[in-house]
Amino acid sequence: MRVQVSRSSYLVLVSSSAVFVTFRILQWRARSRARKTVERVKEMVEENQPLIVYWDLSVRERILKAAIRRASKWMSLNEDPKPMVGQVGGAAVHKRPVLTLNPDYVLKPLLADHRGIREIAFYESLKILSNNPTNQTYSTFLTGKQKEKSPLLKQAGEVFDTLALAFAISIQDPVVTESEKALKDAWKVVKKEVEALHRLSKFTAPYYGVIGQPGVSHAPECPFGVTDDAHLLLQDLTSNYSKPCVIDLKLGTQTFEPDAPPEKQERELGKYPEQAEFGFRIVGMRMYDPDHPDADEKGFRCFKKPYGRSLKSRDQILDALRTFLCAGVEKPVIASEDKRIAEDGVNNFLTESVRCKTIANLLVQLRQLRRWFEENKSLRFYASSLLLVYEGDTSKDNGSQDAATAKMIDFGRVRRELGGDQAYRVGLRMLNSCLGEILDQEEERLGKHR
Ligand SMILES: Nc1ncnc2c1ncn2[C@@H]1O[C@H](COP(=O)(O)OP(=O)(O)OP(=O)(O)O)[C@@H](O)[C@H]1O
Ligand SMILES: O=P(O)(O)O[C@@H]1[C@H](O)[C@H](O)[C@@H](OP(=O)(O)O)[C@H](OP(=O)(O)O)[C@H]1O
Repeated sequence: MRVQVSRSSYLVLVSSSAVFVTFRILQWRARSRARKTVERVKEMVEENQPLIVYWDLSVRERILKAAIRRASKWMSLNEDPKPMVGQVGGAAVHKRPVLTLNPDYVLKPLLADHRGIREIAFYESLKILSNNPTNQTYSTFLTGKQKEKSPLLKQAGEVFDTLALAFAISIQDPVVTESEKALKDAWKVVKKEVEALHRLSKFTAPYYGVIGQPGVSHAPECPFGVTDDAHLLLQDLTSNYSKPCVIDLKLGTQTFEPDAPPEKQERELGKYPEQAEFGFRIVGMRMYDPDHPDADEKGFRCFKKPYGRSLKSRDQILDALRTFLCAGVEKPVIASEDKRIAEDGVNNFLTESVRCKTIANLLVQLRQLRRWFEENKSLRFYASSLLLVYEGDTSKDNGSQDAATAKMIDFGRVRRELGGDQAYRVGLRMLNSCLGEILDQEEERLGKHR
């Protein structure tokens, strides 16, 4: 009898120990799985990091291959691209110019360093999300993994982990419950970025992939797989214009990344210290002004980098923008076959009214871009440019003479920063106030003509 009791208590002891140990194992497994999952999602959109982990070979190869495939699907270089005639900014115009290709493409030379692969990744992310703006698409883009990634349970592919998590959730294990909540929050951050990138396409040039290099390079001089022959294939933002007037503005109060080496920081700060106050600098501009003594044989005036860096006050910037818009310039009325123009100075009147609409058009687009930047809470654009284009040919009378475009270009240094890009916003505000002021002055002058 005594033996029987002790055997049954022994059995009870053993089975309860087994239950306890199983419970502990399941709990441990569920907790560690839950924590890892949260970490993985958070890592995908980690602050103070570039958009992709380009130092991961598999990530950059996947993205570069996708970009090459994208361009090669429908484009082969049957004709020779030509150096762009109206390029206003860019690293080394004389060495590696931006090229153009019929009917309306530009080929932007990519850098073989991290900036090349980062710019490709940026455009790829916009493209991929423009078709399918979901967390799943973005997560596959960033990590290469295809699994469904929503609640914890769905993420646990293996039977044991699923069991462990189901068990932990059913007993409301505090650590797993907390992780479940953290995971939801992490996915919300991803969702915000997805939405921001999705909406940003509207403010960038259409992108068609990478052209010029047949595949990923493994040569030592191409540490990120991108060669010197690689070019981004983009839509030429000037192609719809008969006399495109273009200004390249480098936006933001700082043009180097926080982890830039001290020499780079010094070089950038020295280029244009006023950038910190104004939030942009004029990199270059080119406008159609055929009557001007400095106009080239095509009727354009061009201003290069030193000009932008010489502008030390708001008034000087205002003047530069006026010059760009050929605004506020009292031109002599040139005798013309057109009586309307020759007799009473209506030529000026026409030009000014056209410019007012152009400026108003630009202001509308800038307002939309400003709204995007107000909502953006995670992306920062170092050393990126805003390209403004308007029609310099005022002879047309079909509305196209008022056309204007404002698009962002140059994305080799996009990264995540908490709070978004306040520095870009400083530049947009300044630009907005300058253009607003020029418009007011022009309208006032126009009123006097009436
Ligand atoms: N999509 C486009 N459509 C028309 N022109 C473009 C386009 N992209 C670039 N350009 C022209 O090329 C110039 C240089 O472009 P971008 O700023 O991208 O080059 P970059 O070499 O990366 O410049 P940075 O030296 O500032 O890094 C612009 O100022 C503009 O004149
Ligand atoms: O914008 P990023 O990505 O920093 O790249 C820089 C950009 O191409 C600048 O146009 C160029 O300076 P300049 O226009 O003054 O020639 C600079 O050269 P630098 O770093 O050697 O000054 C580049 O590194």
